[in-house]
Amino acid sequence: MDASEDELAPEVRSILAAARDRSGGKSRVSVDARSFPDAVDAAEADGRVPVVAEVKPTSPTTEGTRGDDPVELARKMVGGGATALSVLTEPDHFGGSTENLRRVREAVDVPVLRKDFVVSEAQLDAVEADLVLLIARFVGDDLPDLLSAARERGFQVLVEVHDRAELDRAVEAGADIIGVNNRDLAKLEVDLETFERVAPHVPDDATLLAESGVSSVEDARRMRAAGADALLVGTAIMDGDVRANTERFTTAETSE
Ligand SMILES: O=C(O)c1ccccc1NCC(=O)[C@H](O)[C@H](O)COP(=O)(O)O
Repeated sequence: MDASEDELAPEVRSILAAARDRSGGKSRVSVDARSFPDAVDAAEADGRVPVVAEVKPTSPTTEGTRGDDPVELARKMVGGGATALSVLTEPDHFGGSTENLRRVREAVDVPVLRKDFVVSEAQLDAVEADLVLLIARFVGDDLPDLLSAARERGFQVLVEVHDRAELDRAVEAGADIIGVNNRDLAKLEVDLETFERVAPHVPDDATLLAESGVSSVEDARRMRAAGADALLVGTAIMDGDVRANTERFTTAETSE
């Protein structure tokens, strides 16, 4: 572990250690991806707030596990107007699986993000998805190579950052779909000001997501006012009536 990893919350160090131990896929995948930027544009044209709704059975900051069939949850999210879905595939801390993602992607026609902590090229081959996540802090100097390796397989890549320095690395590596995560990796606290600080520096032609901590219609409007093209929402959608919760966010700019 390098010195900067000492600053990570114990849960995050545990996630990272498990990620480094995880094997990859057996053979190289080749994906025919559904376009995420096109889906965002279509939602905007339709008057919906573009929302990436997350199938998130549990997490280090959530109590208990939601054991519903992920395909049922996914259908409810799409029914509520979700532009895309995010499916956790991390098994040890988030209750996810590659099988959940495979089944969800087969059942819906919106783009599906693989939400995991990929740290090696072989791990890209674990399952097909329309987008994969690369977390700038976790992949470090490997970001340009992993970005290329993912694109060679047909994936679109969401590069996640937490601050300006990580954003600069993402842009330099050629990222065109960028997420600013409001949850800091040291204390796991969420602060929507994180997005507000970083968003003005994101190039205009990138598709920009606000991730984590969007828990109300007011939060959604705030992130959109700060420049978010799309919102990634997990906990606030998973907690209760999934379809109604999704609809609350997708209609955030047209409801009272
Ligand atoms: O969600 C967690 O508890 C968590 C803890 C440690 C590292 C990452 C974590 N979450 C990953 C995510 O990015 C979120 O699942 C996603 O942005 C949705 O966040 P939210 O809407 O706040 O559930």
